[in-house]
Amino acid sequence: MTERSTPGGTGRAATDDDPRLIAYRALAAVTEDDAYANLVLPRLLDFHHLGGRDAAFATELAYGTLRNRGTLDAVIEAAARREAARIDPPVLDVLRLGAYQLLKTRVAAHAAVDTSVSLVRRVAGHRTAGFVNAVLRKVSQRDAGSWLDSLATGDPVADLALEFAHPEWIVREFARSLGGDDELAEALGADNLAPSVHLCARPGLITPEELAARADGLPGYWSRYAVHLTEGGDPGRIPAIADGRAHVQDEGSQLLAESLPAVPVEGPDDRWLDLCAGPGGKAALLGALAARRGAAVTAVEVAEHRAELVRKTTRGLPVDVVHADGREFDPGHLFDRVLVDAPCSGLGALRRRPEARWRRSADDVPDLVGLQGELLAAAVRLTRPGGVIAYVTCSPVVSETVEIVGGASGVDPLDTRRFLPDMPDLGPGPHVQLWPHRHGTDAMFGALLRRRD
Ligand SMILES: C[S@@+](CC[C@H](N)C(=O)[O-])C[C@H]1O[C@@H](n2cnc3c(N)ncnc32)[C@H](O)[C@@H]1O
Repeated sequence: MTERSTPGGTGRAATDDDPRLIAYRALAAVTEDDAYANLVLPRLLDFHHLGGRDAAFATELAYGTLRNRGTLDAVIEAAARREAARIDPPVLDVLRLGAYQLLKTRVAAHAAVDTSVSLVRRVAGHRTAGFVNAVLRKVSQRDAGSWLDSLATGDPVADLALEFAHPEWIVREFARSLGGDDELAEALGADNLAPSVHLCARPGLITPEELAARADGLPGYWSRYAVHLTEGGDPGRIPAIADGRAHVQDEGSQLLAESLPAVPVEGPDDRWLDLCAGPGGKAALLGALAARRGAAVTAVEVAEHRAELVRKTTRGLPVDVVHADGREFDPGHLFDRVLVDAPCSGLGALRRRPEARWRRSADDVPDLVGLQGELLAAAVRLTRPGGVIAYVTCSPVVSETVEIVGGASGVDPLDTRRFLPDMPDLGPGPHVQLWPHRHGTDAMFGALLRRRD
């Protein structure tokens, strides 16, 4: 790590490859261009040839600042006596980065303030330096706990939202899904821990042991195909991923994809369908499992560019990709097994998408719920009597999960817990809800259903 970037280093002018400047650029792309941090930051790091501790520092600053935005803004507003919305976006992003260092890292206070002043001079001009200096000095006068105490309102939801940096509506949705407040702080806290990258060793193509040895990883906890990477880095550079023997996939997604072929069915079992396939992680695992059982997968995706991603991801596997709306898909025959991995709010994967919690709104949910119900109804129509449907979301929101399944007709619920064997704390059944704080997976929901005669 260079002196310039050392957390306790000097506040001299930021150069192009300064980790703080790179973190700032990632924040600005998210704030101004609606970019995704996990796409834009690796590109910036690559472009500036940043690696090792500098890259890790830039990543922690960018992702940590994005995750904690709500809490940082509340502190900045109190220190600046001004609403965040009335501060120029570039200045606000520098303040957020500075406040994050002061409240959430061990960077020395003088270094956090001085480097933020240099940074704002570079990105917003000299006039703003005094304001940033004054606000951050004020922020530095208290630690995080003392700021939380002073901003607490006494309302439990608002105070948890502030402490764990989640919008209040998400705190309420998690509480509803968990059935109370007992584990709420743990569930929210788990969203703020950077998760390891999970890989899926495609069955029949590579074993998890071999993949773990080659990718410098460890076997997963629950899925027989999972490997957890121990180091960060670009999974695309792992040869087994580049040549299609493995792919990146949260262990929870693997478990729910593999639960579908685990259910016994009577009669034919060679036509499988993935009704919402893009970008193709579950289609790839299903395709690898289908290949071993003489079955084939039809993968439907409504967005053309995502259908193309499914084609790439499943190359070499018995997967036929169809660009179509799953609600209208009619191939002229029925399927033995159908997966509906429905488009959803994504609140189950907040730990993997630093800015997502501030982008989503409660108003997004009703439209998603309508679409989810229609896709599940289409799945039921496309399944032969006695066949099996898996309804899956990467969300624990009750209206997107239990209520969608409860509204389906023509199906009987199976005890999904039986098909995720040896996993504890899956909920009261018959469906399963995974949680990062319980299982180390994304908060995936899964329901296995049998099509009635
Ligand atoms: C949660 S993602 C699926 C993830 C995928 N199964 C995987 O494991 O990689 C939902 C997908 O459904 C697609 N989708 C949305 N509406 C659809 C529709 N009406 N018919 C088919 N696909 C749809 C979205 O474009 C998105 O790619």
